[in-house]
Amino acid sequence: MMKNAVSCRDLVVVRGDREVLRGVGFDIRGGSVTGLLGPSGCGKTTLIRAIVGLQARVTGDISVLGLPAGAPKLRGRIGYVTQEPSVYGDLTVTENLRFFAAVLGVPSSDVERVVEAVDLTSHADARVDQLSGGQRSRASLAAALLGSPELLVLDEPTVGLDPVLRRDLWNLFHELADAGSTLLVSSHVMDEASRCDRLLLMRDGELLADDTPQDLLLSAGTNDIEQAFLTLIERKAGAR
Ligand SMILES: Nc1ncnc2c1ncn2[C@@H]1O[C@H](COP(=O)(O)OP(=O)(O)OP(=O)(O)O)[C@@H](O)[C@H]1O
Repeated sequence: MMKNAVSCRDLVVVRGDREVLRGVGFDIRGGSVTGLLGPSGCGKTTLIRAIVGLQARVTGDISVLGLPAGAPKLRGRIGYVTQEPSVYGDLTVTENLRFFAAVLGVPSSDVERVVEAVDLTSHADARVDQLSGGQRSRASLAAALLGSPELLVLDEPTVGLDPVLRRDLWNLFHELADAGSTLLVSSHVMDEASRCDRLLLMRDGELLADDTPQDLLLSAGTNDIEQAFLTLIERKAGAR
C-alpha cells in the first residue's frame, strides 16, 4: 500500500476579506489520479496553490510528500501547471524545454521524452506563439513533466482540448500514475470525473465529497456525476 502523497487537515484560506477555503481535509494516495471538481470560483485553484506552497494566508496542516507544503526540498519533486501557459512565446517548444531542463538540472535528453508524451513531436521546432491554445497548454504540461516529478498538480489541463486529445491526456495521466507519480487534476467538466481513481468534489470553499466515482454515483443513486453533485448539494442543504 502506497503512502499518502498529500494530506490536508483543517485547511482555511483567506483571500481579500473572505474565507475561500473553509476547513478542508483529505488525503491523496500515492500513485493515483485524483480529480478536483467543482464549479467556477469554488476554490480549486486556491487549494492547488496551497498544496504547491504558493498561497498566502493559509492555516491548518498540509503535508506534501512527507514534508510541509512549500518546503524548499519539495522543489523539483512537484510539477505544477497553472491555467495560464507558462512557456515563452518567442522560443520554440524544444528551446523552451531545454531552458526549463537547464533550470531544473534535468538532462536535456529528457526533452524528447516529454515532447513525445504530450504528442507535440510534429511541432517541436515551432515557436510557441504560433501554436494553438491547446498545443500551448500541452507545451506547459511537457515542461511540468521534465524530471518525472513525484507529484503533478494540473489546474484544468484539458480546457479547450478536443475529445481525442482529452482522452489521450487522461491516458497519459494514468500511465504516469502507474509508473508511480501522483496526480491531482482540477476540472469543472463533470464528465471527466469518471476518468479519475478518486474525486474531491468542492463547492463554495468546502469539500462536498471525497470518494471513488463509482461509490459517489452509488450513494447518490444515479449514473450521472452532475446529478450526483446536485444530490449532494441538496442533502447538505437539508442537513443544515
Ligand atoms: N487574488 C484574489 N483576491 C481575492 N479573492 C480571490 C483572489 N483570487 C481568487 N479569489 C476568490 O477566491 C475564490 C476561489 O477562487 P479560485 O480561483 O480558487 O476558484 P476556482 O474553483 O479555481 O475557479 P475556476 O474554476 O473559475 O478557476 C473565488 O471566490 C474568488 O473570487
